[in-house]
Amino acid sequence: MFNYQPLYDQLANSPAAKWLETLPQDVETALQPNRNGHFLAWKETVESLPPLPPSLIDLQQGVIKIGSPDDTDEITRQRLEVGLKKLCPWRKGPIELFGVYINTEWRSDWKWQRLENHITPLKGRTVLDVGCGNGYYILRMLGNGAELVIGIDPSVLYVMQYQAIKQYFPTTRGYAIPLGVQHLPEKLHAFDTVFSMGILYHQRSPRDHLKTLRDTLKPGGELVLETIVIPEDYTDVLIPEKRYAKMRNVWSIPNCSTLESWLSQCGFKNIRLVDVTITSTAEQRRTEWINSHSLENFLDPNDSSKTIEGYPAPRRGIFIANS
Ligand SMILES: Nc1ncnc2c1ncn2[C@@H]1O[C@H](C[S@+](CC[C@H]([NH3+])C(=O)[O-])CC(=O)[O-])[C@@H](O)[C@H]1O
Repeated sequence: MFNYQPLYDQLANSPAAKWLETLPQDVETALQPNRNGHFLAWKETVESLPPLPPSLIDLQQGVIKIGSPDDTDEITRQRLEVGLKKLCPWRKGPIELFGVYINTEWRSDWKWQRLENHITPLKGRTVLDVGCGNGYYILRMLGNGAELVIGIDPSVLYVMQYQAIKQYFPTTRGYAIPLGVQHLPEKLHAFDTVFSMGILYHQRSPRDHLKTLRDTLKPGGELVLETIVIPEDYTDVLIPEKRYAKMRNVWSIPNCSTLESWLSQCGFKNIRLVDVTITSTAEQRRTEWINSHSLENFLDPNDSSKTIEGYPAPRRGIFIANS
């Protein structure tokens, strides 16, 4: 199911060749079935999805569409839907496969809309997406013309979801790899654009994360950083006592000025804050494609401007900067 050989071949002749010293072994370790009790069930699910040739592939609109409803019959479509539902939760989308609309927890297209006019167009660029999830943005990046997109995410389920989509869309230009940011070799200096979206607040040392991103970019390359921020007048950096919006492992949430200083201290130049948007319960919500609570349950039921712990409710900033 996972065939990373074409990627390894491409990397061998690229500035990222050094990554090959560790990458294949790290991937093999991450994909050992006994590392996750669900691994074999997920793998079997992906492999038993009905084989269908898509008559259309649209990676440029908000809803990613692969295959049309006319490419299959009703029974096969139901089989596809049942199989895809076994891979819940589907968090990032929306994605439509042969008429099966995966109504994901997030309207990820809204975030893309907020950033796409601010980034350097991806045509011909080599891109890294740190924390790629199920690869919704990998596909949007390919739709934007990227030459090669490598997504990394330690969640094997999310990487499997990408494989489920990719088996209807064989491409040698987009990969999701089951590894975390900590698996990147030092000072790779190999990517034209690096995205880090929804990751920074999970990092124990946010500045080390920013330095890693800088050192992964080619000199002059572009960082697209999206993360939760707090209002300027709240404090410089919120260190949640226990949880933030019920999330564990949220170490720190800066305000925008603090984050801008961190970027500058870490060697980024030309730093621009291009958007700040409060996350609404229309953008992140429970659907039949996730099996858990969503934003509505993480906010104070009497005051949606606060999290259930009493902190400012999530708002997200997007910074663009150059290495
Ligand atoms: N060490 C790590 N290294 C890389 N990824 C990690 C790590 N730990 C967790 N993740 C992954 O980071 C992702 C965070 S979600 C953002 C997804 C997308 N970027 C988005 O912008 O919607 C948060 C959000 O919903 O904003 C998850 O897929 C984790 O598995």
